Amino acid sequence: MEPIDGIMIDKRVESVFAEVLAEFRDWKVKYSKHLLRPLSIGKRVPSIPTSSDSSNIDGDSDTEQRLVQQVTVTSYSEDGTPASTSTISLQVIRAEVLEPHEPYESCAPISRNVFKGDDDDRMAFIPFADDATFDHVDHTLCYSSLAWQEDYDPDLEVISLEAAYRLHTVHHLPYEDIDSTGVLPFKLFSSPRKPGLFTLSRRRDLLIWKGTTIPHSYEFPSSFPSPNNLRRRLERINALFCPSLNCIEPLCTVHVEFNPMPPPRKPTIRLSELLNRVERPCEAGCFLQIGAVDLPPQWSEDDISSLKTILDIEPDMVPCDHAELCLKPCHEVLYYRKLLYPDPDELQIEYPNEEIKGKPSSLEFRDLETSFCANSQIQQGHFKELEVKKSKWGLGVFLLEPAKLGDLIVEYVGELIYEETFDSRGEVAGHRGRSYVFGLNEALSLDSSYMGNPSRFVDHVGTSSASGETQCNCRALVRLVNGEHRIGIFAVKNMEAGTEVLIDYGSAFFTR
Ligand SMILES: C[S@@+](CC[C@H](N)C(=O)[O-])C[C@H]1O[C@@H](n2cnc3c(N)ncnc32)[C@H](O)[C@@H]1O
Repeated sequence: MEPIDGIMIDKRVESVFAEVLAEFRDWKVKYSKHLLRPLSIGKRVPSIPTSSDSSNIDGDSDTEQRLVQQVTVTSYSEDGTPASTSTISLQVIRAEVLEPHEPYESCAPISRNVFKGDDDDRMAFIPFADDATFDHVDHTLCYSSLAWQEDYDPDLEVISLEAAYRLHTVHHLPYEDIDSTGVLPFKLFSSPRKPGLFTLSRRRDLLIWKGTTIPHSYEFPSSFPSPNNLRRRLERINALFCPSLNCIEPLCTVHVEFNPMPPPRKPTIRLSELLNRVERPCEAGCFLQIGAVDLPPQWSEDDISSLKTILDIEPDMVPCDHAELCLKPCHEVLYYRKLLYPDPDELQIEYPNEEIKGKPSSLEFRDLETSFCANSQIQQGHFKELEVKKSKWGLGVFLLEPAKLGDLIVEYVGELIYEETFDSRGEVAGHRGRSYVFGLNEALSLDSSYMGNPSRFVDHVGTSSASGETQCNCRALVRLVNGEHRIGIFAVKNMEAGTEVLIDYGSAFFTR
């Protein structure tokens, strides 16, 4: 690290951070006192009289009697003392007594399963906090800590930003150098998996405090990599795509593994052989015409790094093609290619095709479990028109169009969770009396408590005690779709529009 004014960069970052921290704390104490003072003197809210204070019945219509109440409004001055008082008339409307809605759980709407794995190990809040019949202690044991007792202090975000700004504008330190000291409590620049403070500051409003010197219109540098840095740009774009070969969705919610850059490939064709493949010059000044150059062409570090990135991805291209990607003459590309692979004909060349000799040339896919038709119905998302409305058991799902035996009614979507989270959420679901979890496979369950579609309201019907036959008109079936387990709710009989969709939850559901 380069010394600046005799002080190492990290010492400078530490001292500016400490300076801003002290200023912020000083401001916060005064600001908090300023806010609290009026509260300790008097209430700021208008005083609303009770109905017994009603002063006037206005209007003489038989059908509509309007109750008018006089309300006293007090205004307070900055120091909290009453400044003025006035009286206004408010009309009181007597609302009809409303029927309470059936208890139900709301959720975020999703059209595809979302991988959750496990809930945060920190308990975010105490469910049923005022309900003595819920076993809070037992539920708390599902977590390792309590979120509200952790040290995270959002004030440190504005303090870090201010310190970074001062270090950059007053002390002339590049933001990259400030970030690499690791002294500030937050990273300024984003990494592929975690947004940095600069990005966060653009996404939401941070606290405005008196000591800030950051102009309102100031923009911190973007976390987007420089257009000259090909590798970082590719890494960023690559991370958007799902690593599952069956999945074509960018920003896929199901396969949340990070998509790393492919490992660098080694050349499989000798350079002399590659050069022999070029039959005619690609342009005036092609290496075929002017031969090898001895003096290094004037390339920046970014130019060389871009060629290295391209060679890592596709080393078996002729220099004329690489030249098009690098926007450089091919004889210059050839110079740096030789520099990057010093003795190309002596390289230990890998021949991947020989390595897999004896293995089958293509993978064989066999879906032993399911019919093509059922899977493709889920894949194509052809669902029935549905309506969620009051049913015998809270809310239920009703068909708005007829359905035939075998039709896919809807896909059951939700969060994909592991067993531990199934248990902790199960306690809450059991207590509220509404559960939305389906077992999907040995590892995962599908919970639509917090995210789902109308399928989460499908109710249960068991077997008739008279006939011993199931009364359900649909079945929930796990299907393997493109290597992924998904749940479809399928009709097991023909149904008219208006029919409630009913499945059999299974004998274990109501005994859990
Ligand atoms: C997947 S939710 C179905 C939607 C639910 N009716 C609602 O209003 O949210 C499952 C919950 O519905 C209720 N439920 C569904 N069918 C039922 C039945 N046949 N008997 C009793 N409760 C039922 C239970 O509370 C169950 O935990």
